[in-house]
Amino acid sequence: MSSASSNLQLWKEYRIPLVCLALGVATLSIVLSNKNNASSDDSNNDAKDKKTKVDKIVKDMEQDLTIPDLSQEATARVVESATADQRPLQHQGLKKADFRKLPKVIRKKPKKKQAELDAAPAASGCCGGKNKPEGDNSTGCCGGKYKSNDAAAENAVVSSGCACSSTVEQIPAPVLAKIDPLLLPELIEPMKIFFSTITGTAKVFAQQLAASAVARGLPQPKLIDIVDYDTEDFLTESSLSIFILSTYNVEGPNDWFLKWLEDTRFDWRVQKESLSKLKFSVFGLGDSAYGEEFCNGPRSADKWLGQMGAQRVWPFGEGDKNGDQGGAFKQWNDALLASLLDPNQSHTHEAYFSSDEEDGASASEHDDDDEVDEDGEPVKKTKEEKLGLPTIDGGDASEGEMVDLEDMGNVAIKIKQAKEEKALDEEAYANQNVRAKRSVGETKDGKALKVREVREMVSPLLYKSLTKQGYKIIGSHSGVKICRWTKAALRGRGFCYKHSFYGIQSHLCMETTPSLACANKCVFCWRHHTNPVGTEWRWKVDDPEFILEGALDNHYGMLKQLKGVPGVRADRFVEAQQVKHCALSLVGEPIFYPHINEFVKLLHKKHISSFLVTNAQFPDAIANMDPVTQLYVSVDASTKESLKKIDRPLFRDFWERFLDSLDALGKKGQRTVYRLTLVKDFNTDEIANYVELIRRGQPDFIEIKGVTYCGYGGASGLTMANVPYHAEVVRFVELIQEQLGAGYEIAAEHAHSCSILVASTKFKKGDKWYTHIDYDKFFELVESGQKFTSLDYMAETPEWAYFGAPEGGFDPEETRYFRKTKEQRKIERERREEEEEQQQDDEEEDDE
Ligand SMILES: Cc1cc2nc3c(=O)[nH]c(=O)nc-3n(C[C@H](O)[C@H](O)[C@H](O)COP(=O)(O)O)c2cc1C
Ligand code: SF4
Repeated sequence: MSSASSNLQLWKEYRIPLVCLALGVATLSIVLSNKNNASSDDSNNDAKDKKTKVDKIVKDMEQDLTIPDLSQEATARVVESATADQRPLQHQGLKKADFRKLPKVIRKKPKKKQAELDAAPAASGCCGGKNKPEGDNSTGCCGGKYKSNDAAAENAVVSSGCACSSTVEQIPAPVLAKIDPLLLPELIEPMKIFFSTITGTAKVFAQQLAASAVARGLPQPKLIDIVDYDTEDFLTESSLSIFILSTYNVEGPNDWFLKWLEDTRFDWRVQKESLSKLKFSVFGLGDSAYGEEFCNGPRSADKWLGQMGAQRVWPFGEGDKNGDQGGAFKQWNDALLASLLDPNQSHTHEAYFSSDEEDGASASEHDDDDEVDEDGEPVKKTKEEKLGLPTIDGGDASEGEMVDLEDMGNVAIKIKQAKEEKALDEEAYANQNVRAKRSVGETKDGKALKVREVREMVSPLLYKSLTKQGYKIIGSHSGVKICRWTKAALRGRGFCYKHSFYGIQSHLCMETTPSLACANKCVFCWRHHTNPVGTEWRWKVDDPEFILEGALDNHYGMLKQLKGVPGVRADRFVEAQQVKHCALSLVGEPIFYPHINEFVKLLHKKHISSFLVTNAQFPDAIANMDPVTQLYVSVDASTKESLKKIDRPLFRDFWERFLDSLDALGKKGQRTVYRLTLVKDFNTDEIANYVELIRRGQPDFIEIKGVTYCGYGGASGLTMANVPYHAEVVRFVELIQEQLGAGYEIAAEHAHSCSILVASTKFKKGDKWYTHIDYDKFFELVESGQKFTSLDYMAETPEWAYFGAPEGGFDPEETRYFRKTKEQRKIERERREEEEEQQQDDEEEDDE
């Protein structure tokens, strides 16, 4: 770049402060010379002149319809609701601090020429037609041209609206009686609440903010999903805009908005202060389990908005999914509204009143400043202060902010420094995508991460939520729950699919997990996302013996409560007092628990079989796992994209981890199972990819079941429409089997729970299937310490469990119980009522 053009560029960028600087110097010299020559008469005259000047400015201001780009009606309401003493008549005589307390609408200087103002339709300051001189027969509003100098008369007219002509729109009476007239003019217009969400929380928060704004007398805010808003419109957006944004490290609804903000901030074609009209505040929703990535998107949005000149009306707030997110939001919501409605709240005024017109500063970011004042509060610097330039205060030159001519020599140097900083900033932006990955344990600048305090996994809030859902919490990270099939089995009403496939009787089975946390947020997770998540264990670790004892105690305790339930069979109840199987699949990721091998060993010692389900994100843990009775991996999708969509994993390299887990499973030489949960429209296509994954891990069995609907609601976006019919599951399984060819066949089914078992033909001898387990043999093998395989402890499958058998996998020894329909319940109720009436009639007859 030539030096002439770089000078021109410098001039373009800093012409405003420089011009202001020059004006300041000129004003200063006038003030000084006046001071020297003044006589007492002169000072009286000066005072009069000043009063007249002030009156004129105030009138001009009142007529200025451009302030602050409000609708005509809203401007009128602000002026109307301001009382005479709230109008800063002594504008120029006020101290800077006092001046800043005034509402912007009143203190701002007129921008338009008088002629333009005259032409503008009057919304305030109208003479009401009273002052029109003879000869002016115009019927339109005079636009305040003939307004009286008598403030009282003027106010009377102003408050009644324009009366010049019937053609002029009548201004409705103020409806915002509750609102202090000093409040932000923006609040008179509806605020906009932008939200971004996947699982619905941000939207609920946005609705809450809207409701509390209305409850405080503000106009109904507009709720806008960020994906529906044209980001370019932010460049002209002037309404108070509140952003409630959730954080996603996967493709999410914020992506476009954040990209636009970031790009715009560094786009040299866009003015640096391009969002100066926007007044905003951001609340971020995230989950602290994401460590450094906690709320990073919303935080960046807050920063970039500020850096582009938008004015922050309330500081950034954040709500942690892993803590009291709702409580944090409520606190922020209340404080925001209280601050907006209270003109004495310093923060609001700081952000709101530091208008670029009066003191050369905008409320844009000063994020590099860490200076603090005597009270320890961060000092916000203006652009000029940052550059070490003298500031120009349009309101008050007596605050000691004199222009030091020597500083002018530093201007060029400071500007150069600023340019260099900007260049570095831009370079960092350009390089961000090619930046080397940080190694674990380092911050962005390569510094060692602070050692985190070891916390308990189950926070009090989570404890409350889980216990409400029927879990018993053991220690600080484990849980146990009685499943519905255990209850059904106690009443002789059938067993779960594990009975048909592997010979487990549900009343002998305990469902537990030593880790309530996992590294996914699956759409079908029945914990409704109250679970803690993490990619590494960062919680306190409980002892395996303590967990097992706690799980058994709680399990037996819950069984005890079922003793009196009608239909519970005494024999089953007694049998249930000795747990024989443990399903390590309740919730979370059992393999995540650092002492999982010891835990399983303890189970086997008690002759309790182990069915461990992992979600295929910890391949090393799979490789290191000692033999369990049956090792499962959940295969929730067959492509990277659909796995991301359905499991919503925390790990960025989730797909590699997934494939590595399947490989690790293939090498185990144990009894292994793939578990496929079909969610219609999510993972039911791509059959060929499933086949490929099966070939990769060579599992002994593939369990395929339709997702169970358990009221996912807004949290996952799943509805009953995503639950496949049994026939659809069958069709899917047939297609898989067809493509797999020899080596696998459909072995068994449990139609009741829409589950089908595809088994390796290793488990078929002649016509007979051997998918069941010889449990005693299994414990024998474990105790022998010898290597063994899944074929060493297989047992024959009963024919009623075969695929296509008329029993559909329901043990014929059990009583099939069909839930009563509404209609059946109605008939029964009516019959009972009839019987009661009949009985009453009989008794009455007896009495007679
Ligand atoms: C797939 C997925 C990825 C997430 N990524 C992050 C993240 O990177 N940082 C973070 O703080 N929170 C993250 N979260 C947590 C969400 O931001 C948090 O649960 C939030 O409350 C969700 O809000 P919503 O219900 O409005 O979508 C993630 C959640 C999911 C399901
Ligand atoms: S892996 Fe299991 S516990 Fe974890 S989110 Fe998925 S379904 Fe829920």
